[in-house]
Amino acid sequence: MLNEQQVRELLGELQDPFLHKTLAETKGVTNVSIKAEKEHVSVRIAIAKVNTPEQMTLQMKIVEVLKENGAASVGIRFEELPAEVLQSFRGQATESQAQDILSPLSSVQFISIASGKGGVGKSTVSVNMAVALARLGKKVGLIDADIYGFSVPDMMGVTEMPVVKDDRIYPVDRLGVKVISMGFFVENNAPIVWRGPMLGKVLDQFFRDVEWGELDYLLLDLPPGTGDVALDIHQMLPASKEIVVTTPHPTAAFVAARAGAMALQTNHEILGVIENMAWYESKTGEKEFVFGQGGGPKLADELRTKLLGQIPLGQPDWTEEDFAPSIYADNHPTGQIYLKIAEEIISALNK
Ligand SMILES: Nc1ncnc2c1ncn2[C@@H]1O[C@H](COP(=O)(O)OP(=O)(O)OP(=O)(O)O)[C@@H](O)[C@H]1O
Repeated sequence: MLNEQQVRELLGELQDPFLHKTLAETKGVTNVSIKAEKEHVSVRIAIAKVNTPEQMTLQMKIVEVLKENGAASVGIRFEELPAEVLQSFRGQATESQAQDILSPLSSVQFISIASGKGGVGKSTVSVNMAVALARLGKKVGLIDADIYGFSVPDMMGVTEMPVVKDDRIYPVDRLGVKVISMGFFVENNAPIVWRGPMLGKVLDQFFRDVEWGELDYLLLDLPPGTGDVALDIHQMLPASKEIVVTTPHPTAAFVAARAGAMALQTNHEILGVIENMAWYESKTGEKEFVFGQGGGPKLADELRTKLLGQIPLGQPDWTEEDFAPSIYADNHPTGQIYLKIAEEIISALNK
């Protein structure tokens, strides 16, 4: 019967399917236990990405190798390699691995923006956050996945369409942000009855077929709500950090808490809460709390996260030459709030 050393040597020669390094090199065989009397070997294996077809293939190989060498039965548990180990392999990634945003070797950070219900300003926050991160020198992409209203192109004043060439989609560059919207691919703003799996497929295509180039952050403006579509999307998204947007009314925050709970259930870490439409500032500088007060801090508390910022009611000033109806200039007080939030995000994510 095999002993632990032999099991480690045999499995050490197999490759991590994503890193293309042997499990010996990645220290991916994290545990071996043997029940000699039953000729049973159980192993714990750490790889770059779990629950994938590649994991299934590796699983079959492990069983085959161990059975060929005398095990009667094999038990396998997979886990993800620790983030710092993955990080250490990132520097050795080939260009194509680094540019494949779904590869565990990609250093793109996904940030999804969610809300409990529609109309709270999730898209407005998404476009301004994307522009603020770009203003701070980051390479930013934005996917408008809000199927109930593809508002991102209009909000940013996008007038071009993405170019499709040789089956690759080239996103539109606007205010330093690479933008892709479902709206680009829908004729005449026609309403579509989207279902989660179908939307999932389109999103997957955006991840794989769009030439994003080098990115630091990819922001996703998610569909609002906590229904089936939102759940499906959460399940198919790569691990992301999530920002939950709410209005200040405590009832709105209660609904938004459900969106936060959904993020956590589907393994997306919550980065923080943004309270939008927090107050109206009169000409004399007085704040009127038109939509109530306290929702943002309450929600942050409930989700055990931070209140990243509060955005007042208002409209950006835009000119005909640079028409981006929902984007605040960087020297506008609200533009400054977005820059502060962006700085906080950069320091929280350490990149
Ligand atoms: N701070 C604000 N002050 C004034 N108007 C705002 C503010 N934030 C958003 N709005 C306006 O509220 C409306 C809804 O905003 P937005 O489309 O961003 O919400 P949403 O949550 O993305 O909605 P949905 O998901 O239903 O598309 C828009 O007309 C937008 O211009």
